[in-house]
Amino acid sequence: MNASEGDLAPQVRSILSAARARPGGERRLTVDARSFPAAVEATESEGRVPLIAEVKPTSPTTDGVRDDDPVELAREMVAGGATALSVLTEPEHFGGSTDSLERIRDAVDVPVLRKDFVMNETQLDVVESDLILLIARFVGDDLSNLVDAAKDRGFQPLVEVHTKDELDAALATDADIVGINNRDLGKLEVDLGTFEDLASHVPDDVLLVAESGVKTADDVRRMREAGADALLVGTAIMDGDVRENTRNLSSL
Ligand SMILES: O=P(O)(O)OC[C@@H](O)[C@@H](O)c1c[nH]c2ccccc12
Repeated sequence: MNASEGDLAPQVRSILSAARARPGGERRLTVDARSFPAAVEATESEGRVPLIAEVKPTSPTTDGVRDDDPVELAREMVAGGATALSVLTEPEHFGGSTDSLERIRDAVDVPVLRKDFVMNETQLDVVESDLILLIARFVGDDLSNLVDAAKDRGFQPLVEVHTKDELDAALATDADIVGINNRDLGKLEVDLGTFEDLASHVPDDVLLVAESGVKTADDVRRMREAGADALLVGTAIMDGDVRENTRNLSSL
């Protein structure tokens, strides 16, 4: 454990130690990515809200497990108007798998984000995806190198931040897409004010994603007013009819 990990919730510490132990890929991947900025623009031009809908079978902050076929859930999200999909590949705490991601990416034509706790360069080479999450807090000093390594392979890195310092670190890299996570990964608490506080520091040429805690149409409006180009929504879509939920949150 490094010094800052003492502030993390026990579940998150367990996620990180599992992530560090997970092997990387055996050969360097090259990805022909579906453009996320183009997909966002297309949704905007239809007058809808760009949503990244998350296939999240379970999580440390969710009750129960959703064991429907992930490919079916993904298809329903796209039918409901999702601009992109986020697929958890973390196996031990989120019920995800790289196999689900591959099957989902084959089944849909929207960009797919690989949601995992990538800690080093070879872990980029585990499975192809269009976008890949890099969490500033966990990657630390390697952030800029990992952003470059991801872009060199053809991925579109989405750098996730939660504080002003992390945002500054993200903006100092070549990342074009930044996500502000409303959930504090230390305490696992959600506050939509996080996005509102940080969004104004993000230059216009960066594509800005509001992540976590968005449940209602009002929450969507709040994040859009604060400057969100797109929203990443998991729980509120996974809870109930995913097509209906995606449609409701994206058609404001
Ligand atoms: O279920 P929510 O509150 O809509 O959140 C989705 C997504 O933002 C959340 O799953 C998430 C954001 N960053 C993460 C990092 C790892 C795992 C999960 C996440």
